[in-house]
Amino acid sequence: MNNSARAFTAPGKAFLAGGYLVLEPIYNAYVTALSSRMHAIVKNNDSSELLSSTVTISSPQFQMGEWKYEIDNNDLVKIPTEVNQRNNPFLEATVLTVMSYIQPKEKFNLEITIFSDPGYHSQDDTTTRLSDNKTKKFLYHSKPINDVAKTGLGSSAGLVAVVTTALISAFKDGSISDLQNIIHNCSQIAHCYAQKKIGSGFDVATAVYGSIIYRRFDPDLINELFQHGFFKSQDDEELKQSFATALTGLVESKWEFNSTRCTLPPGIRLLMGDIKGGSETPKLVSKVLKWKSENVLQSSELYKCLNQANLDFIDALSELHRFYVETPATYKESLAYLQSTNVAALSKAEYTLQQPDPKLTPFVSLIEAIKRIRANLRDLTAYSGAEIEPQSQTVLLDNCNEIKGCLGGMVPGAGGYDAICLLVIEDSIDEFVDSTKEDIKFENVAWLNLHEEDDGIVEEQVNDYSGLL
Ligand SMILES: Nc1ncnc2c1ncn2[C@@H]1O[C@H](COP(=O)(O)OP(=O)(O)OP(=O)(O)O)[C@@H](O)[C@H]1O
Ligand SMILES: C[C@@](O)(CCOP(=O)(O)O)CC(=O)O
Repeated sequence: MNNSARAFTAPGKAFLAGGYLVLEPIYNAYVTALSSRMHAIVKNNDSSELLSSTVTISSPQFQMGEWKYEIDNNDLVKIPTEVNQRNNPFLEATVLTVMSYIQPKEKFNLEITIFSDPGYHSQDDTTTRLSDNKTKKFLYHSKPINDVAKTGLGSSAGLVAVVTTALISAFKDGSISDLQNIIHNCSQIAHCYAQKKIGSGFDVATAVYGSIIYRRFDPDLINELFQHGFFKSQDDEELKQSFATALTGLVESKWEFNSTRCTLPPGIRLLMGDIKGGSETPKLVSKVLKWKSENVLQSSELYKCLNQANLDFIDALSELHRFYVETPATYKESLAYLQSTNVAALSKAEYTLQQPDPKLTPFVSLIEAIKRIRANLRDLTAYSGAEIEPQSQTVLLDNCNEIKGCLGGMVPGAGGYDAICLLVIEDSIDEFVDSTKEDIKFENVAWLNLHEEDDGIVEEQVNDYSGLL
């Protein structure tokens, strides 16, 4: 076992394009990794006094945030016992999956401390603590984790990914990049098990790999593992063995999926707004899937148009990268022009009438792609009855377009009343936020203090957490 303490972080996500379509393994989605990250510090303590192996996970920002799992080294595919009967399905599934995979033979005593950056949860009723060297700042809540409102950045995916990394690093040598695929596969399995369903996995993949163009893995990979009686086979040695073999095979195999790294073009910033109110993703998804199965022709036509708009969005972003690399000075001139206009508010006809400079064309392609994504999501809303871009969000996004420097925005992920994501010229961000502050049109939005940080899991300096552990 590895004895020195280590620290890791995994990012939250903003799902900009590809919601719903990404549930099928034929569509690409675009997901941005965020500066809000989930942290885990792992220590391997002396185990000589313990009767059985233990993983103690504490989350000191939340009341009752400690889970202590006892593990039977002779029966590792068994659900671990939480000694105080506290339930955290995501931690339990992670400990179970990693232990079943690693199968450690010797007794151990691991201690993991989790911290989450301020962006993940509501900041009401919190106190702030800084690490000794002031590099880490966390908010401490007065309630247990389940009673604190989330902002929708994928806290469970970040948690599973970073705790998987902490556990695997305690038993296996190698850098993050050596272990990344194993970490990804274990995290997807654990997250599906905890959620009791197999989603597209975009949030887990982003937590592991960072900002990505994502096409999902075949859900049958995990379905087949679950059919092995997933972890239920305590009394049957043969079943346990076949499960362990299937799990190892799956964790160590190369899954077919797309996780091509990407990043927003220079000078363009992501701005995310948390909206008062909220929506339940599973309800929205089931409405869309029901409508889709009952309206095969209409839905395939709409999916085709929405997919084309998503692909145009992805292409426009890579075209902007090319533009910057080939002619950085002209690119910066265009950014400066866009900073002083509200091109996103103009229709294509109005825009063409104004005959602007052709050097703006790649930016206009991006603006137009965002508009078409939104138009298709509004059609999906109308046809399926799932409130994906509801009227109040349409009004809000249109109002954002009226402000100089905004290139457009969308409802992220499953949409609904949870959040909005905007792409804004970087140098306009402060002015943009200021101009919304006293304006009643934006009274329901709280701008989140975050930006894109395109890295997935990274190793951090343990010293940066001293004073907090
Ligand atoms: N800091 C944390 N400490 C301990 N457990 C956590 C922490 N953050 C998240 N969790 C676990 O994850 C659960 C929340 O997961 P859930 O999937 O409901 O939200 P989410 O991943 O933030 O959702 P969304 O995809 O909408 O952002 C919590 O109930 C808790 O079990
Ligand atoms: C609707 C869906 O495509 C995206 C959900 O995104 P979010 O949880 O709203 O960020 C579901 C999924 O991909 O698992």
